Amino acid sequence: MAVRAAVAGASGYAGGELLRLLLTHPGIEIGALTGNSNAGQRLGALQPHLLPLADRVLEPTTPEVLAGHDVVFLALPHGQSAAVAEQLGEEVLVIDMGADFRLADAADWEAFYGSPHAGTWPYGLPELPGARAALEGSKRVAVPGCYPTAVSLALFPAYAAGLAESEAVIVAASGTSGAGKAPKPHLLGSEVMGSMSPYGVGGGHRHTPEMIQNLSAAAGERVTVSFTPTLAPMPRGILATCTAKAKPGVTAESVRAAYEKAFADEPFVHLLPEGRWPATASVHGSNAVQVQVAYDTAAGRIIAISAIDNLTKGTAGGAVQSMNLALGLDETTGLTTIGVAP
Ligand SMILES: NC(=O)C1=CN([C@@H]2O[C@H](COP(=O)(O)OP(=O)(O)OC[C@H]3O[C@@H](n4cnc5c(N)ncnc54)[C@H](OP(=O)(O)O)[C@@H]3O)[C@@H](O)[C@H]2O)C=CC1
Ligand SMILES: CC(=O)N[C@@H](CCC(=O)OP(=O)(O)O)C(=O)O
Repeated sequence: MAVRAAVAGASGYAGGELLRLLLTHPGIEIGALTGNSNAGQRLGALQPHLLPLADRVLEPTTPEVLAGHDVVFLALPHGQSAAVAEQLGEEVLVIDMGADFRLADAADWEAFYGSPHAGTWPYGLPELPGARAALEGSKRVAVPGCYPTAVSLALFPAYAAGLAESEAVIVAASGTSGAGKAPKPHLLGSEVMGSMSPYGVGGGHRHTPEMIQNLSAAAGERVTVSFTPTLAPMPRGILATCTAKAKPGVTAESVRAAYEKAFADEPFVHLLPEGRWPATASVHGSNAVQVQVAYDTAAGRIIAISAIDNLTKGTAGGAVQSMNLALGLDETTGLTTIGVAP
């Protein structure tokens, strides 16, 4: 029998990408679709690429509308998920694509999000050590942020293998859909086209504590992170360039071996052949992650680079991957590693 799934935030970018994936997922029947300011609108007017759902009308995001489903996805702004989630039964699988339940440390949450901490759910990045066991059969999943997905997958093998010192420096470029669909002056086409610009510089980006959480868990000690995000003139994609000083005795061979071991059985993470480098265009619309690693002997640093589609592996694809694990389905069901090019 098909699993019935509701999507709250169906008018947004994350909700739209999720629906694109759920439409071809063989085990899912799409139930209620909700919005906020767009409640009452036809989905076809807001997400014209989702043709089979064009005549569906968005309902308001209320417990009554979301009741009666096996799975509820919350693709809502930060701070909106917790209140909705607490009105859903414990037997329902709730997958939060926002940030509300990602962080374990309440002080970190309050410092970066400025509101009371709602709690911590199993973290939906199955490739991290120990993550799959926590997701299998779970009724709650916190989908990671898009930058932490790219960065954690690029660097955790170096930390898990004890190869890197506990200070990471990360510069990552994101496409504009990462900022959501709500209009913002700095995202006007004329501001973004033909230009790249940094933002959240100096340790203030809210994804910093999430990266620290993931890398510290892999390292078994606290890892500090200097993270600089940049906005790139493209609709989708993240390219994360991550470096860390190598520990004494590390060689190019030991670095390569650690990454080969970490990703040998991963269905979505592709460690590229030596000499080839990740590109956002190669993962457009797919749940694949491209990773490459090098050892800069002159600088004594490990350089790990990853590319993801922020809307697919970075949110909606990651959500479906974790849903599959939570429901006991094959982890890859309804997901593709085949991109769209050029
Ligand atoms: N974009 C991305 O790359 C990623 C996004 N995410 C997360 O996914 C979530 C959604 O992001 P995204 O889709 O980009 O954002 P959008 O701004 O594109 O969409 C937001 C959605 O939430 C709805 N909404 C807004 N306010 C409320 C409210 N008060 N109550 C209920 N619903 C509300 C909107 O409805 P309406 O349009 O009807 O007003 C819309 O459907 C966020 O938490 C984001 O952090 C995570 C990883 C990556
Ligand atoms: C380009 C851009 O603005 N990106 C967003 C990241 C969005 C994201 O995926 O993160 P959350 O799920 O935590 O919102 C930002 O930097 O805030």
